[in-house]
Amino acid sequence: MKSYLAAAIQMTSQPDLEKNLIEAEELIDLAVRQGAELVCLPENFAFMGEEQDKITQAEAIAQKTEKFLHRMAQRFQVTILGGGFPILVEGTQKVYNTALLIDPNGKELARYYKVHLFDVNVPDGNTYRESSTVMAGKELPPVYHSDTLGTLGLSVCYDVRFPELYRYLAQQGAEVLFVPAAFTAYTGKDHWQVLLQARAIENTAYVIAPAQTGNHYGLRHTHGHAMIIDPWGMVLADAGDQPGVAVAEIDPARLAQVRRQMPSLEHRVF
Ligand SMILES: O=C(O)CNC(=O)[C@H](CS)NC(=O)CCC(=O)C(=O)O
Repeated sequence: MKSYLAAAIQMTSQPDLEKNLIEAEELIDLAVRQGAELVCLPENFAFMGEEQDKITQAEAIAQKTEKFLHRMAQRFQVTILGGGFPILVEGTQKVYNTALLIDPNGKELARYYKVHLFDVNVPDGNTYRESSTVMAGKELPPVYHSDTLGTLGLSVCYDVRFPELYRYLAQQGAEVLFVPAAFTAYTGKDHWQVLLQARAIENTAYVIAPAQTGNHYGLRHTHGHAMIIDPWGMVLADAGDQPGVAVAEIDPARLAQVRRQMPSLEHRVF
Protein backbone atom coordinates (compact mmCIF):
# COMPACT_ATOMS: atom_id res chain seq x y z
CA MET A 1 0.00 0.00 0.00
CA LYS A 2 1.23 3.47 -0.86
CA SER A 3 0.08 6.95 0.05
CA TYR A 4 -2.54 8.30 -2.38
CA LEU A 5 -5.50 10.67 -2.74
CA ALA A 6 -9.08 9.43 -2.61
CA ALA A 7 -12.27 11.31 -3.56
CA ALA A 8 -15.78 11.07 -2.13
CA ILE A 9 -18.15 12.54 -4.71
CA GLN A 10 -21.31 14.42 -3.76
CA MET A 11 -24.26 14.70 -6.15
CA THR A 12 -27.88 15.76 -6.33
CA SER A 13 -29.07 12.89 -8.54
CA GLN A 14 -32.44 13.20 -10.27
CA PRO A 15 -34.91 10.76 -11.86
CA ASP A 16 -32.89 11.15 -15.10
CA LEU A 17 -30.20 8.58 -15.91
CA GLU A 18 -28.48 10.44 -18.76
CA LYS A 19 -28.29 13.70 -16.81
CA ASN A 20 -26.88 11.98 -13.74
CA LEU A 21 -24.18 10.16 -15.69
CA ILE A 22 -23.07 13.43 -17.33
CA GLU A 23 -22.93 15.07 -13.89
CA ALA A 24 -21.04 12.08 -12.46
CA GLU A 25 -18.50 12.27 -15.28
CA GLU A 26 -17.86 15.97 -14.60
CA LEU A 27 -17.29 15.29 -10.92
CA ILE A 28 -15.01 12.30 -11.63
CA ASP A 29 -13.03 14.61 -13.94
CA LEU A 30 -12.82 17.21 -11.15
CA ALA A 31 -11.61 14.60 -8.65
CA VAL A 32 -8.97 13.28 -11.06
CA ARG A 33 -7.72 16.83 -11.72
CA GLN A 34 -7.18 17.12 -7.97
CA GLY A 35 -5.05 14.00 -8.13
CA ALA A 36 -7.47 11.34 -6.86
CA GLU A 37 -6.57 7.75 -7.77
CA LEU A 38 -9.56 6.20 -6.00
CA VAL A 39 -12.86 7.89 -6.90
CA CYS A 40 -16.09 6.96 -5.10
CA LEU A 41 -19.64 7.72 -6.26
CA PRO A 42 -22.62 7.85 -3.87
CA GLU A 43 -25.61 5.54 -3.58
CA ASN A 44 -28.20 6.26 -6.32
CA PHE A 45 -25.66 8.24 -8.38
CA ALA A 46 -27.21 7.00 -11.64
CA PHE A 47 -30.86 7.36 -10.71
CA MET A 48 -32.73 8.85 -7.79
CA GLY A 49 -36.49 8.85 -8.20
CA GLU A 50 -39.76 7.13 -7.37
CA GLU A 51 -39.32 3.45 -6.58
CA GLN A 52 -41.70 2.45 -9.36
CA ASP A 53 -39.85 4.51 -12.01
CA LYS A 54 -36.63 2.89 -10.89
CA ILE A 55 -38.12 -0.57 -11.51
CA THR A 56 -39.59 0.36 -14.89
CA GLN A 57 -36.20 1.65 -16.06
CA ALA A 58 -34.08 -0.87 -14.15
CA GLU A 59 -32.74 -2.73 -17.17
CA ALA A 60 -31.50 0.42 -18.91
CA ILE A 61 -30.12 1.86 -15.67
CA ALA A 62 -28.18 -1.32 -14.87
CA GLN A 63 -26.77 -1.74 -18.37
CA LYS A 64 -25.74 1.85 -18.99
CA THR A 65 -24.40 2.40 -15.49
CA GLU A 66 -22.18 -0.67 -15.48
CA LYS A 67 -20.74 0.31 -18.87
CA PHE A 68 -20.28 3.88 -17.65
CA LEU A 69 -18.23 2.75 -14.63
CA HIS A 70 -15.92 0.63 -16.80
CA ARG A 71 -15.52 3.47 -19.30
CA MET A 72 -14.75 6.08 -16.62
CA ALA A 73 -12.17 3.87 -14.88
CA GLN A 74 -10.36 3.26 -18.15
CA ARG A 75 -10.58 6.78 -19.50
CA PHE A 76 -9.32 8.41 -16.30
CA GLN A 77 -7.05 5.50 -15.27
CA VAL A 78 -8.40 5.38 -11.72
CA THR A 79 -10.15 2.86 -9.51
CA ILE A 80 -13.86 3.66 -9.22
CA LEU A 81 -16.52 2.70 -6.69
CA GLY A 82 -20.07 2.89 -8.07
CA GLY A 83 -21.79 3.32 -4.75
CA GLY A 84 -25.22 1.88 -5.45
CA PHE A 85 -27.38 1.32 -8.48
CA PRO A 86 -30.17 -1.14 -9.31
CA ILE A 87 -29.51 -4.48 -11.02
CA LEU A 88 -32.60 -6.59 -11.79
CA VAL A 89 -32.84 -9.91 -9.99
CA GLU A 90 -33.64 -12.55 -12.61
CA GLY A 91 -37.19 -13.77 -12.63
CA THR A 92 -38.45 -11.05 -10.27
CA GLN A 93 -39.65 -7.46 -10.34
CA LYS A 94 -36.99 -6.50 -7.81
CA VAL A 95 -33.44 -5.22 -7.99
CA TYR A 96 -30.29 -5.58 -5.95
CA ASN A 97 -28.98 -2.25 -4.68
CA THR A 98 -25.48 -2.91 -6.01
CA ALA A 99 -22.04 -1.41 -5.35
CA LEU A 100 -19.25 -2.16 -7.86
CA LEU A 101 -15.52 -1.59 -7.62
CA ILE A 102 -13.72 -1.29 -10.98
CA ASP A 103 -9.97 -0.99 -11.63
CA PRO A 104 -8.21 1.27 -14.19
CA ASN A 105 -8.23 -1.57 -16.75
CA GLY A 106 -12.00 -1.76 -16.50
CA LYS A 107 -11.83 -5.01 -14.55
CA GLU A 108 -14.43 -5.67 -11.84
CA LEU A 109 -12.68 -6.08 -8.49
CA ALA A 110 -15.64 -6.47 -6.13
CA ARG A 111 -19.43 -6.49 -6.11
CA TYR A 112 -21.81 -6.11 -3.17
CA TYR A 113 -25.59 -6.36 -2.92
CA LYS A 114 -26.87 -4.15 -0.08
CA VAL A 115 -27.96 -6.34 2.81
CA HIS A 116 -29.82 -3.95 5.15
CA LEU A 117 -32.85 -2.33 3.55
CA PHE A 118 -34.19 1.04 4.68
CA ASP A 119 -37.79 0.30 5.74
CA VAL A 120 -38.28 3.20 8.10
CA ASN A 121 -40.93 5.78 8.93
CA VAL A 122 -38.83 8.87 9.41
CA PRO A 123 -40.32 11.28 11.95
CA ASP A 124 -40.37 14.06 9.32
CA GLY A 125 -43.34 12.28 7.70
CA ASN A 126 -41.47 10.44 4.92
CA THR A 127 -41.98 6.70 4.70
CA TYR A 128 -39.27 4.52 3.16
CA ARG A 129 -39.93 0.96 2.04
CA GLU A 130 -36.78 0.01 0.20
CA SER A 131 -37.78 -3.66 0.41
CA SER A 132 -40.80 -3.03 -1.81
CA THR A 133 -38.48 -2.82 -4.84
CA VAL A 134 -35.13 -4.06 -3.59
CA MET A 135 -34.11 -7.65 -2.82
CA ALA A 136 -31.80 -7.82 0.18
CA GLY A 137 -28.36 -9.23 -0.52
CA LYS A 138 -27.71 -12.42 1.41
CA GLU A 139 -23.94 -12.31 1.68
CA LEU A 140 -21.54 -10.27 3.75
CA PRO A 141 -19.76 -7.61 1.71
CA PRO A 142 -16.40 -8.38 0.10
CA VAL A 143 -13.00 -6.86 0.78
CA TYR A 144 -10.54 -6.34 -2.03
CA HIS A 145 -6.81 -6.52 -1.28
CA SER A 146 -5.02 -4.00 -3.48
CA ASP A 147 -1.21 -3.80 -3.39
CA THR A 148 -1.35 -0.06 -4.02
CA LEU A 149 -4.63 1.15 -2.44
CA GLY A 150 -4.75 -1.10 0.64
CA THR A 151 -7.50 -3.50 1.69
CA LEU A 152 -10.86 -2.02 0.72
CA GLY A 153 -14.17 -3.00 2.35
CA LEU A 154 -17.58 -2.40 0.78
CA SER A 155 -20.92 -1.37 2.28
CA VAL A 156 -23.88 0.87 1.37
CA CYS A 157 -25.71 3.63 3.27
CA TYR A 158 -28.10 2.18 5.90
CA ASP A 159 -25.49 -0.56 6.55
CA VAL A 160 -23.60 2.08 8.55
CA ARG A 161 -26.03 1.50 11.44
CA PHE A 162 -24.91 -2.12 11.76
CA PRO A 163 -21.41 -2.09 13.29
CA GLU A 164 -21.04 -5.88 13.09
CA LEU A 165 -20.74 -5.62 9.31
CA TYR A 166 -17.72 -3.29 9.62
CA ARG A 167 -16.15 -5.38 12.36
CA TYR A 168 -16.38 -8.31 9.96
CA LEU A 169 -14.70 -6.21 7.24
CA ALA A 170 -11.96 -5.20 9.68
CA GLN A 171 -11.41 -8.85 10.59
CA GLN A 172 -10.97 -9.52 6.88
CA GLY A 173 -8.20 -6.92 6.92
CA ALA A 174 -10.06 -3.82 5.73
CA GLU A 175 -8.03 -0.62 6.06
CA VAL A 176 -10.44 1.55 4.05
CA LEU A 177 -14.23 1.30 4.50
CA PHE A 178 -16.61 2.59 1.82
CA VAL A 179 -19.97 4.00 2.94
CA PRO A 180 -21.63 5.44 -0.18
CA ALA A 181 -24.94 6.94 0.87
CA ALA A 182 -28.16 8.82 0.21
CA PHE A 183 -28.87 9.67 3.85
CA THR A 184 -32.10 11.51 4.54
CA ALA A 185 -31.74 15.13 5.59
CA TYR A 186 -33.67 14.41 8.78
CA THR A 187 -31.61 11.47 10.07
CA GLY A 188 -28.41 12.79 8.57
CA LYS A 189 -28.25 15.98 10.60
CA ASP A 190 -28.04 14.00 13.87
CA HIS A 191 -26.57 10.63 12.87
CA TRP A 192 -24.47 10.75 9.68
CA GLN A 193 -21.14 12.07 10.89
CA VAL A 194 -21.38 10.39 14.30
CA LEU A 195 -21.95 6.97 12.76
CA LEU A 196 -19.12 7.42 10.24
CA GLN A 197 -16.68 8.55 12.91
CA ALA A 198 -17.68 5.63 15.12
CA ARG A 199 -17.03 3.12 12.31
CA ALA A 200 -13.63 4.73 11.65
CA ILE A 201 -12.59 4.87 15.32
CA GLU A 202 -13.77 1.41 16.37
CA ASN A 203 -12.11 -0.27 13.38
CA THR A 204 -9.11 2.10 13.22
CA ALA A 205 -9.75 2.40 9.48
CA TYR A 206 -10.22 5.13 6.91
CA VAL A 207 -13.86 5.81 5.97
CA ILE A 208 -14.74 7.13 2.52
CA ALA A 209 -18.36 8.27 2.43
CA PRO A 210 -19.67 9.75 -0.84
CA ALA A 211 -23.15 11.24 -0.50
CA GLN A 212 -26.29 12.63 -2.04
CA THR A 213 -27.29 16.19 -1.18
CA GLY A 214 -30.23 18.55 -1.58
CA ASN A 215 -33.65 18.06 -3.15
CA HIS A 216 -34.06 15.24 -5.67
CA TYR A 217 -37.76 14.92 -6.42
CA GLY A 218 -40.94 15.44 -4.46
CA LEU A 219 -40.15 15.63 -0.77
CA ARG A 220 -36.87 13.70 -0.91
CA HIS A 221 -34.10 15.74 0.68
CA THR A 222 -30.69 14.30 1.47
CA HIS A 223 -28.09 15.44 3.95
CA GLY A 224 -24.89 15.83 1.91
CA HIS A 225 -21.53 16.10 3.74
CA ALA A 226 -19.69 13.52 1.69
CA MET A 227 -16.56 12.99 3.72
CA ILE A 228 -13.31 11.18 4.30
CA ILE A 229 -12.36 10.28 7.87
CA ASP A 230 -9.02 9.02 9.12
CA PRO A 231 -8.48 6.01 11.45
CA TRP A 232 -8.37 8.31 14.49
CA GLY A 233 -11.82 9.65 13.59
CA MET A 234 -10.67 13.02 12.25
CA VAL A 235 -12.70 14.44 9.36
CA LEU A 236 -10.08 15.08 6.66
CA ALA A 237 -12.47 16.49 4.03
CA ASP A 238 -16.16 17.43 3.95
CA ALA A 239 -18.03 18.39 0.76
CA GLY A 240 -20.58 20.57 2.59
CA ASP A 241 -24.10 20.69 1.16
CA GLN A 242 -23.47 21.39 -2.54
CA PRO A 243 -22.49 18.95 -5.29
CA GLY A 244 -18.72 18.54 -5.44
CA VAL A 245 -15.88 16.38 -4.17
CA ALA A 246 -14.14 15.74 -0.86
CA VAL A 247 -10.51 14.77 -1.48
CA ALA A 248 -8.05 13.53 1.14
CA GLU A 249 -4.88 11.51 1.51
CA ILE A 250 -5.02 7.85 2.44
CA ASP A 251 -1.70 7.30 4.19
CA PRO A 252 -0.44 3.86 5.30
CA ALA A 253 2.00 5.50 7.75
CA ARG A 254 -0.91 7.26 9.50
CA LEU A 255 -2.90 4.03 9.55
CA ALA A 256 0.02 2.16 11.13
CA GLN A 257 0.57 4.98 13.63
CA VAL A 258 -3.06 4.98 14.81
CA ARG A 259 -3.12 1.19 15.03
CA ARG A 260 0.03 1.37 17.19
CA GLN A 261 -1.33 4.16 19.39
CA MET A 262 -4.77 2.56 19.78
CA PRO A 263 -4.45 -1.22 19.33
CA SER A 264 -8.13 -1.89 20.11
CA LEU A 265 -8.52 -4.28 17.17
CA GLU A 266 -5.98 -6.55 18.85
CA HIS A 267 -7.81 -6.42 22.19
CA ARG A 268 -11.07 -7.86 20.97
CA VAL A 269 -12.48 -10.51 23.29
CA PHE A 270 -15.60 -11.51 21.33
O1 LIG B 1 -34.20 8.61 -0.30
C1 LIG B 1 -34.22 8.12 -1.41
O2 LIG B 1 -35.04 8.41 -2.29
C2 LIG B 1 -33.20 7.11 -1.77
N1 LIG B 1 -32.65 6.49 -0.62
C3 LIG B 1 -32.11 5.29 -0.75
O3 LIG B 1 -32.03 4.79 -1.83
C4 LIG B 1 -31.60 4.53 0.41
C5 LIG B 1 -32.60 3.43 0.60
S1 LIG B 1 -34.27 4.03 0.72
N2 LIG B 1 -31.47 5.36 1.58
C6 LIG B 1 -30.98 4.93 2.73
O4 LIG B 1 -30.58 3.79 2.91
C7 LIG B 1 -30.99 6.02 3.78
C8 LIG B 1 -30.53 5.58 5.16
C9 LIG B 1 -30.72 6.69 6.11
O5 LIG B 1 -31.01 7.81 5.76
C10 LIG B 1 -30.56 6.43 7.55
O6 LIG B 1 -30.09 5.33 7.94
O7 LIG B 1 -30.91 7.31 8.34
